[in-house]
Amino acid sequence: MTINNDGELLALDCDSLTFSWKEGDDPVLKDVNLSLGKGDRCLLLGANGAGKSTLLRILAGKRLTKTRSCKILGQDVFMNPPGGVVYLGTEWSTNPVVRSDIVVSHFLDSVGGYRHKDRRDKLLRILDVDLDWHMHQISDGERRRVQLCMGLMAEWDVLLLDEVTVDLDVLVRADLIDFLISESENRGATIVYATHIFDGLKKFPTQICHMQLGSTPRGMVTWPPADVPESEQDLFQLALGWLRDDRELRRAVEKQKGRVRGPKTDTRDRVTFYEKYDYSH
Ligand SMILES: Nc1ncnc2c1ncn2[C@@H]1O[C@H](COP(=O)(O)OP(=O)(O)OP(=O)(O)O)[C@@H](O)[C@H]1O
Repeated sequence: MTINNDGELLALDCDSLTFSWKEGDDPVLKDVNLSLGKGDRCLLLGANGAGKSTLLRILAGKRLTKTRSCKILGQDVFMNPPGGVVYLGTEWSTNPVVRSDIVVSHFLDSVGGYRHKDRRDKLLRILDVDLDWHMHQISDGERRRVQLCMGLMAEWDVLLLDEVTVDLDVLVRADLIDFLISESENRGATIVYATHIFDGLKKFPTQICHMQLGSTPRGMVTWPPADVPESEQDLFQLALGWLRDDRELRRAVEKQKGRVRGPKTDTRDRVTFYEKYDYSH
């Protein structure tokens, strides 16, 4: 059983998770630790390729890992997945079904909207969704709002969000963030949210988890920080600082493996690879 110091069941407990895409490959996740109580809201912060989506998909039970080290509400996320877990990722909007000629009201009913009428109606207002829209005739941001309405209308215990607010306009995004905060404060729901956009998020996190090259060196960082005055609490600057360090570290690691990003250069005479081997004819 995964419990916290007060003897309460953890909402999410990921203990030394290690994962490689292929047997024998370097792990993309290494000793990842993430532990959240009920009502926590975690911002998952890291550079492109740091492993955020991979971690969220594992937590959602979508990918099998060798070690059984991820539990949600005390249950193994893959072998014995708990109910009440919602994962919303960007891949949904590329599914041909959600781009077909289907009316939003029928679509939401087909995924059980009629069973959650009050919450569905509240979300329709927050996300500013028109039930008469046709899914093949709406914008990417409008389709995203339908996805969020669909995913959030049943009461969930743990929500895993992978950058699904990037195409929302700022007003809808702000209203959605307020809704998520109220869900965690009023119902004790737990949220993990991976994003690169920190505008309007200052009041969202209660914890920050920094993913650095597939690991979590800082563990869970409490937010807001008790030792920093409110006027200086700046998520964007915090992320910039961490990501600059991450880039240096990544460059050093890749250099050791003989890999360098950017244009290929011949280090002896500094002539670029493409200049030296002219492939234009
Ligand atoms: N299907 C795959 N096969 C092999 N490697 C993959 C696959 N998908 C992702 N990777 C690698 O796994 C690592 C982590 O990718 P992941 O998508 O989890 O990063 P991320 O932190 O979500 O990045 P971003 O911020 O760009 O969304 C990257 O190095 C990526 O190249």
